[in-house]
Amino acid sequence: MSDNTPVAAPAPAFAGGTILGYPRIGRNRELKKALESFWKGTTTEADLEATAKELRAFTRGQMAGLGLAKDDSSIPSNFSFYDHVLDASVTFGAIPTRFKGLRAADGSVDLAGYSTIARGEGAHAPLEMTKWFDSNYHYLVPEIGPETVFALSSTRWVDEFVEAKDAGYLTRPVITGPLTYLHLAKPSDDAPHDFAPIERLDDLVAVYVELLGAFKAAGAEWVQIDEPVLVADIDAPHADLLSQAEHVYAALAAVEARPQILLAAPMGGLEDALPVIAASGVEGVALDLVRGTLPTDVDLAGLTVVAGVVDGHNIWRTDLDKALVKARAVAELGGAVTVGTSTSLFHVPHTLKGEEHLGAELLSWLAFADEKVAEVVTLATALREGDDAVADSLAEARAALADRAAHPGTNRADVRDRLAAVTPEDRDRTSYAVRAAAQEERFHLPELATTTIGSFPQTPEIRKARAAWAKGDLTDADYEQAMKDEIASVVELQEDLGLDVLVHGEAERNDMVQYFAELLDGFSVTKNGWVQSYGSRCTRPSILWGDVARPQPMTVRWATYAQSLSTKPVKGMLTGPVTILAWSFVRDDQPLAVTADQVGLALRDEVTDLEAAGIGIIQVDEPALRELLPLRRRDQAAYLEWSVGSFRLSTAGAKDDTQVHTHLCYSEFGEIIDAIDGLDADVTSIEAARSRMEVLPAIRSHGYERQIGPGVWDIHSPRIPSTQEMTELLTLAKESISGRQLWVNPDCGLKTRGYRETVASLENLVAATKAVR
Ligand SMILES: Nc1nc2c(c(=O)[nH]1)N[C@@H](CNc1ccc(C(=O)N[C@@H](CCC(=O)N[C@@H](CCC(=O)N[C@@H](CCC(=O)O)C(=O)O)C(=O)O)C(=O)O)cc1)CN2
Ligand code: MET
Ligand SMILES: [Zn+2]
Repeated sequence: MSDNTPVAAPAPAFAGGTILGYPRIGRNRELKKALESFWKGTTTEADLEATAKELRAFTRGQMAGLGLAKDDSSIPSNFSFYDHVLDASVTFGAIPTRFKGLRAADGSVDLAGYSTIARGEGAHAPLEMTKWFDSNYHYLVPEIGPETVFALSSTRWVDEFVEAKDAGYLTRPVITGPLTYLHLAKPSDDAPHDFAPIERLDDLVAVYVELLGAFKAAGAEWVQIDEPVLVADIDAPHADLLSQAEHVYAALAAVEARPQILLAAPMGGLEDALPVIAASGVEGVALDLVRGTLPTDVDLAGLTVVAGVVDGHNIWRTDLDKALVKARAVAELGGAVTVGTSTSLFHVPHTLKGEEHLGAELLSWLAFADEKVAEVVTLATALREGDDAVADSLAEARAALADRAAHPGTNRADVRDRLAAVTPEDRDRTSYAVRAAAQEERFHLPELATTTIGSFPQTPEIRKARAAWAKGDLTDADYEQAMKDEIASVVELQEDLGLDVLVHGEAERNDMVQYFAELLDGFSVTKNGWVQSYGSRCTRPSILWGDVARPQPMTVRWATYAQSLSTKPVKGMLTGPVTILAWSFVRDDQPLAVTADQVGLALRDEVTDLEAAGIGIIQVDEPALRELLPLRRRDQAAYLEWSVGSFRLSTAGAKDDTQVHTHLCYSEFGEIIDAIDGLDADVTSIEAARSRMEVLPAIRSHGYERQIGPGVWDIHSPRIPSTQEMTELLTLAKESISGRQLWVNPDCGLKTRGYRETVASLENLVAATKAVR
């Protein structure tokens, strides 16, 4: 039987299997804690370095312990203190001129300077932060102009390789590729308006050439260059991207003294870029065969091909049989095939160990990073030695998959029947003009109404109380009281500040998705399943494994308590269906559209209950609407159709005089402006401060008629924006949007901020509003 016999091709590199990257934050969030104490000043730079070093040592030991080979470059070396794209900027010396003072004579920056570039401080506005492709990870956007001087400016990547080598591990350094780096960059402030960062490709490639030489000199045999941009349709013409790829990889392949190159293309299929890469002279290619379809009609002879059949971006146990079929099909294309993950594993938590509370059944359906490494090793063994060599593992995986498919919670008649009865009218409200009049009559809000996005600071006291409650050290009643006290103080603060529309502050929410997941049927949550979202900030994505239903109201008692304390309107606060999906690990056994509508119906009931309890303004956050936009243009229309539809299903039950708000973070929504329009929310708040309102002219030219609140305070930075700064932003906003349509608010919720910055910044925000009114 040909499909059960070992592949008789030349042996691939990483024959025992490999992964494209491992989580960086630490099993117990060691890196998060070390960074935050360094920023607070309670530990030193040396302490931070020492923790990072220990973490790297533990990580490579862990990967070897799980079966990856120590001596053949199978173990990736992919540590980062904050973000891998920032690391590339720092390594290439591509630091905007405003940070010049932070650099030493040799161009390097220390960890304090690195942190300032990432987070901002004083007069230094940080780099902009945005989503890494369609994931909940954020990278720091490089700012590149004609003036950027590319020069190898950090030895960290090489030093980390040497550190591992000295410890007995021949690792494979992982770096972001030049195409991805430049296409993700934005033009610097100093650049002429028609400049595009990709124009600097040859200058940047010169530094990659030098870097390859440095890796070679240090003894590296392989380096992994990540080019996810090759699986996405980007603004630049596709033909240009292909010719850039051809050009760059020919240039890198031509370098004489260099490690072998594994070009990795996570997050989707390479499609017509694959022949270009295959012919470029690189030695290896890593394919995402979870998202991407199997390539055909391409000659991969002479290449090591890492068949990415273990999903690096989701947590379901791999269907090993299907994975082997895919890997063997790729082998037909002539390359030397080994097995890997589809993406880096930094999208998933470290380990299922410690998650026994999930129950043996659910646990048996799952694989986190460590379990995925083991799956990769099993699959690679099957490829080398035949299926019999891993028969037990294959049988175990089959049994778990069958159990999952048969579980009653994945197919509930009540949920399915209700969804089947949904009609198109269930997704429609009356016209905006009618609603706007009813709402004006009800609320009489001033022009440039001020509000916040929902959360107030999650203080250590709040988190301690919740941790104590979870442990059983605080009773339900005491916890309830502690949260009510917090809500009362947040309401009072907003009254004092003079804000027009108040919020309850979300103190009771550990996270805006996890909170709902804990209250809805069909979800489970982890105790320690942390995943890095940006820098030191982590989330525990919930596991959406079954059909979704709402056993009881989720937010009503907190919202009505807050409303009872003020005569001003208090916004009810919900998280929308798309965002609940995007920030959870979602079942992969039915279309996302179906799952989204199930969540939409649960939220629709919550909206009805909030209204009945007297809440007149309800915000349904959809910050992840842009995030899930498919990377290939051909898939985008269908996505926007179902995502917008599920939001409308959740909100369209609202009465005319109920004001529906939504909130979206991140600024590149020029491209989804039709969808934002389609949400049909009465008021939409968006992130706009870091990008200085750059999205507003597009909104204006679109003829957007509803109300909009472009953020005037970048809450991702600890900086306090001045009244003058916010006045300028508001004045800029008024050039595009009429005062009647304009709201004043921060970019996003305040949960990551402290009270000192919050109070000072909101005072300035109110002062700026008065100045502009
Ligand atoms: N899921 C999600 N994705 C998102 C966002 C978001 O809000 N949620 N916002 C955007 C930006 N990303 C963000 C991601 C995380 C955080 C964030 O604040 N994370 C917190 C954790 C939030 C949380 O889960 N808190 C829990 C647990 C907190 C905790 O660490 N507790 C201690 C114990 C408490 C103590 O004694 O201090 C522990 O477990 O060790 C709670 O409050 O209950 C952090 O990293 O610090 C913010 C923004 C985009 N993506
Ligand atoms: C990431 S969007 C956050 C919205 C949420 N209502 C908050 O204020 O935190
Ligand atoms: Zn937000």
